[in-house]
Amino acid sequence: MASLYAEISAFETGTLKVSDIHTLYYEISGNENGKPVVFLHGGPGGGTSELDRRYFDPEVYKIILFDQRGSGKSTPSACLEHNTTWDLVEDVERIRKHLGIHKWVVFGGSWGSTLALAYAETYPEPVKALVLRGIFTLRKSELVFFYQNGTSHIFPEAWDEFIAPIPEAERDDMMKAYHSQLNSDDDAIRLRAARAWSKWEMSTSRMNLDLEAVERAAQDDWANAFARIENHFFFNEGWMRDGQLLEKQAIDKIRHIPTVIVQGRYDVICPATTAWALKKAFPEAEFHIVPNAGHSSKEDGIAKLLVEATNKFRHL
Ligand SMILES: CNCC(=O)c1nnc(C(C)(C)C)o1
Repeated sequence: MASLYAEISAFETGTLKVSDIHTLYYEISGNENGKPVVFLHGGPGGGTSELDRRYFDPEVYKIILFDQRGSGKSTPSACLEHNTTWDLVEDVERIRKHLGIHKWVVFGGSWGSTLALAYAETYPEPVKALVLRGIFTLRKSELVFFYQNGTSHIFPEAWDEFIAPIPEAERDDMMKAYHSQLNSDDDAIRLRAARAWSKWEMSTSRMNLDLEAVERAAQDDWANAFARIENHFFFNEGWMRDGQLLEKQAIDKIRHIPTVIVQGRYDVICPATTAWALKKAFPEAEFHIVPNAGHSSKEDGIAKLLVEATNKFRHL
């Protein structure tokens, strides 16, 4: 990832209580008086990392990262109550207002692109630009491809590990079967399912296996939050109509916003079909398919185009 900016530390961290249950962790790095940008992490449930600061020129941008409900350092960890797409959309606005930001660039990949679209379509006014990677809109077809019959044909050996915790009689509905185990009162059942769910995604996120990501999937606390929150959102279909984020009435609210879409050709978690559907609905958006990349923002070709996109918007 030669394209990324150097490692930097946050100059401010804080917490924001957003409901009776949830308190969010946030951090700010880069230029204190710079152009605000908010980073929306994936999963949902994935949380942020120090690497996420490095897609932005720290001389130019005031870089805001926050961990969404139940994710990362936000508390309570892995909590599913009051945790929906629309709660998170409101949280993005809560963070913006709490930090006294008028307008900002919004950057999100995978689930982060889902949340970025839902946020911008709900609150277009504060959004100066959108940088979207590995487009995911939580349509049924997208979930079936990754969790039932699609990626399984490309990564058959990892798929066998993914289905291993699920009794054969329940494998015709993997989302439902995992929902049962990820909400089990039996810690052993829940954590085995969380590790298997997380390893499935981390084993398929790059063209070449990302061993760091796979090891992360084995960390119980991270895997528990990532798996439980992802499955919770997907089992409930994001509390959206199928295809809602791509509807004309929704896209028309954001077509004036400068937008860059970056998509890996061989992304098997969020296949290019959704990025292409977004481009066809939103022709003004700049659109890049990276020929030798999968899903991860860490893929060289994807990281390079993401940094070019944030530099493109540095003058806004
Ligand atoms: C649809 N879920 C994929 C997603 O949002 C995602 N993929 N990788 C991540 C992390 C980098 C946060 C682990 O999130």
